[in-house]
Amino acid sequence: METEHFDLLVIGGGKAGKSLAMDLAAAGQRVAMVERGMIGGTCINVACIPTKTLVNSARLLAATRRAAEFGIDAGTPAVNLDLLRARKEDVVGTMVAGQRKSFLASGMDLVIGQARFTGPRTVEVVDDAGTPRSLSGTGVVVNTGMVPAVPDIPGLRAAQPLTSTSILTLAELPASIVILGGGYIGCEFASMLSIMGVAVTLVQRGASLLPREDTDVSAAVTSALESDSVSVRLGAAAESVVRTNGTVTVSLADGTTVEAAEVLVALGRKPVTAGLGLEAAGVDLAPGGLVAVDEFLRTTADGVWAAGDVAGTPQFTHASWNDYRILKANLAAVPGVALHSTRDRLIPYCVFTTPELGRVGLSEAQARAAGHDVRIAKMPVTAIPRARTVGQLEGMWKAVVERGTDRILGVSLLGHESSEVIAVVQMAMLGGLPYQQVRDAVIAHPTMAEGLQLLFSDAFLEA
Ligand SMILES: Cc1cc2nc3c(=O)[nH]c(=O)nc-3n(C[C@H](O)[C@H](O)[C@H](O)COP(=O)(O)OP(=O)(O)OC[C@H]3O[C@@H](n4cnc5c(N)ncnc54)[C@H](O)[C@@H]3O)c2cc1C
Ligand SMILES: NC(=O)c1ccc[n+]([C@@H]2O[C@H](COP(=O)([O-])OP(=O)(O)OC[C@H]3O[C@@H](n4cnc5c(N)ncnc54)[C@H](O)[C@@H]3O)[C@@H](O)[C@H]2O)c1
Repeated sequence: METEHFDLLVIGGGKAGKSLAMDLAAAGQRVAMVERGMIGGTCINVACIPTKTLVNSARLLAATRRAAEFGIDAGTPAVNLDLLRARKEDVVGTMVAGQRKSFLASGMDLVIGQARFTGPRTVEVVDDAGTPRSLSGTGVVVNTGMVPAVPDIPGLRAAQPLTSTSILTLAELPASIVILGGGYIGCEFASMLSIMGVAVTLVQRGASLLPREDTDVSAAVTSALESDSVSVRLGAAAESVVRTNGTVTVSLADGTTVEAAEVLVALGRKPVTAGLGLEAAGVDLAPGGLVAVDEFLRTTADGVWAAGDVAGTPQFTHASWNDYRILKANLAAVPGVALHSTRDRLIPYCVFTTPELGRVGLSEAQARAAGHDVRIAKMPVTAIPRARTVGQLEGMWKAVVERGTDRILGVSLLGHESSEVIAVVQMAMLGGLPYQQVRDAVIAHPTMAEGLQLLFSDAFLEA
């Protein structure tokens, strides 16, 4: 079989890889992208887009339940799972179709199949027409992502747990579910399923949900979930799982058990590197099966780069997209010009529970651990006029300011529309604005962002 050579060969069409492939192909380079089936990658098919579409429906349901409170007679709302799934599939399907069109319009060679390295910068793939192909690239980018991990907890695999992927195609909502893992996926599914009427038990090994957050922020997330009837079990590692006669029983480290109709495993994700033949390409792995990269996204093999989840980039679509920008600059770099680095990126994130958590920068614990002298601002969402008009009073906002420089080091916003407001703070941080400039800016009333003036005021910022 003759090897076809390309300027750029992308393995896995994730956020970084597909963006780079489209750009360089449209610019006239010879580009091939091998994707094993999910046109558009994880985010569009089985992650951010379908889950946030479902979160939106859950919120609509919650709002409709409260309609009378807002002077609206809306009857008795209920979930219609067929319509819910159809809408989600329509949103996903439209985006996938748009992506396929853009891929082809860019002029790239889109190869549908599973790639495996056979040598330096060379892969083999059997495409969807059954034709074996050998492809090589002057530059190669590995962007194969991650898939749900199902750890070796006794009985877990045999109990056929749902994952964040398989739960998206359920034929009916279970009456009850136990969710293993109180991270992003666990909290988001607990929130939306509980609102949809499923009895949810959320089991978390550590002492708090979302363990990267400050304990007061995690506690506020916990109480928001509990107010939506989620039973939160903290300090309760799942030790074994048994499914009998339609009931799943999970035994916890504290000696208790939880029973439910289904179990969802949300215990992290594992990189897609096994079976990729990386050893044949001279690409070393890092701990946990990630592709080892330096700050410029170079792997250990000359001309081979990696990006996104599989390269250990924080697991967010926007972080992978930033990898694409770095790769684009670095692939075009000429000798003597500094490469773009992943160091010191300010990567915000949002957890789409209801209410949602918007996060940027350092938490209080991270700031103190890094040796910053800090002032803390904390405020209940009830202080914000907009929260009153929309009747969304749950949550709290917290900011970390550096004493002396007045720099905003980080913000955690739990509350209505926090995923939007967080970008406002991010811009202030990127612009190096001291907190007083945010406090004293004229911000439109009544908006949630206006709450920033209050948060940074003497009423809420400690002296
Ligand atoms: C349930 C869930 C919800 C999430 N919600 C959010 C959110 O709201 N916001 C957010 O920012 N992030 C969210 N994330 C994280 C986000 O989805 C990921 O960080 C992001 O999709 C990673 O993109 P990537 O570029 O690493 O590659 P991916 O998009 O994972 O793409 C990798 C691609 O490689 C392909 N592939 C793998 N192996 C091969 C091979 N051998 N040959 C060919 N192709 C191959 C795969 O089919 C896949 O399409 C969520 C994740 C999950 C699971
Ligand atoms: N909104 C978003 O941006 C979003 C949404 C979903 C997922 N994601 C990405 O997906 C990644 C994976 O999410 P995830 O929630 O699967 O993983 P995670 O690592 O965030 O959470 C897993 C949790 O499971 C707990 N755990 C581990 N073993 C346990 C056991 N035996 N019993 C009980 N609890 C146990 C851990 O303490 C941890 O808190 C995240 O890192 C995130 O970056 C992002």
